[in-house]
Amino acid sequence: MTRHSEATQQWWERARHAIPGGVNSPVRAFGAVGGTPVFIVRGQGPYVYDLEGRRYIDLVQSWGAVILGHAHPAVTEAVKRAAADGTSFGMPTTAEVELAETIAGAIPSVEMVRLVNSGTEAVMSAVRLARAVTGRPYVVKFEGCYHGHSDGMLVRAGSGAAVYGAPQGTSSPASPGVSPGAAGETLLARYNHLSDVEALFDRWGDRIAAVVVEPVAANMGVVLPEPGFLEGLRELTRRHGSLLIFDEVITGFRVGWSGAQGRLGVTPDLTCLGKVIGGGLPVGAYGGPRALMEQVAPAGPVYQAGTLSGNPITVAAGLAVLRELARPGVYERLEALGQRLAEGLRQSAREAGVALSVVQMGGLVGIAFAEAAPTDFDSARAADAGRYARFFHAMLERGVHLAPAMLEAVFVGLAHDEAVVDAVVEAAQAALIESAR
Ligand SMILES: Cc1ncc(COP(=O)(O)O)c(C=O)c1O
Ligand SMILES: NCC(=O)CCC(=O)O
Repeated sequence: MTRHSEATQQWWERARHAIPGGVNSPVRAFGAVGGTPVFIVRGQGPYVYDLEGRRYIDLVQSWGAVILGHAHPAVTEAVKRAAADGTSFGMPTTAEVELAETIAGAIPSVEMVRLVNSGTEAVMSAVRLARAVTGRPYVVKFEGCYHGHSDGMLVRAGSGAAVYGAPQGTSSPASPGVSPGAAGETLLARYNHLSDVEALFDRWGDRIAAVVVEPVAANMGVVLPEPGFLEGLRELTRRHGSLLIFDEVITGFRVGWSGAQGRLGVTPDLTCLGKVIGGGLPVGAYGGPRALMEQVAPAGPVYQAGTLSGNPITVAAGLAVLRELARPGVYERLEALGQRLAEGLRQSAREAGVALSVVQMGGLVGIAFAEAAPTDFDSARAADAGRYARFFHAMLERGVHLAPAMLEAVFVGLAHDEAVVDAVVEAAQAALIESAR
């Protein structure tokens, strides 16, 4: 395990004294892999640098938020300019309109967009809208999907909730403090098991407001939707008068310019976004057809608000990112880099004689120490967590920073050029052999 300097140890002690668990989001702790996190002082392109001057190739990318890499000049410039003109007004700005128009132009199912401050808010608000327009209470959610930490979504949730949350029974929430009422209105199904959803609709069809799903699941490692799964959800929701909500907080502008929905050809009613569209500043968004979105206040009665929503610095950064992503060939390049990493990791695992499943879509890569690619939460959790922990540390020692838990995605971005991807693969060759011991 990486040994830290005195300075890092001291900061970690101070962190744990001042902040619960030392971190401002549980996934940053090393609880699942052991050891203590490094403190980051700066990032540049594909790299982050820690307090001790060590450089790491960053495959966390602020959990998928910084697709252009760190401190991209276009983003830095946009942020500086915006900040110089004032940090927040609580009054309309033209840039907000441009960002909304850009998002609507990219994602065909989205005609109108409301900006919020996090993915959590985006999903929470979309669910409220779905309940409002259908007049129904229940929401179907999939085990192992993570949709932020709003009460109703913290049931059988993936990501950090699966590591640091309370043990989650069939419908018991991932956290004390979630009201039984909120948890009880969330109906659970297994990812890729359409028959679970059919059974829920058979029983509760006229009470289900919405089905919310990550169209490519990326909070239980990465689990691809099997052919027919998303199409089946579309058909069932339509038949029963429920809304289909795609949570594209991770996949949006990452697996393609039109998100997973554009790439996979399934059109939801509402779409949630976050991460990439804020360029690394706090952001979320939800959008859909005009008829639905005009139910949101002040156009309609469904209340949702935010002091800092559409923040000018966030919006400037988001626009700068989307301008870069709109350039011709960008997603082809991201796909090629993702494929190069995935293929390199597969090859390294074969050579090391290690059972490693690797899946990839655009700049989203998933690894699991398992014979076959996981298809749902149970198979994702059955992967070898001990081996992941050893691999994680072996990679960290070689200067590659993965997410400190196996139920997370590997993020590759446009700053990870061929040489950087090859350096990751080279580190993995040695780390896979070492972690197999
Ligand atoms: C798919 C998905 N939805 C929602 C969220 C919540 O977003 P945020 O952390 O910005 O609240 C996340 C990640 O955190 C996510 O991965
Ligand atoms: N895949 C997990 C996340 O994106 C969550 C990040 C966080 O909660 O800090």
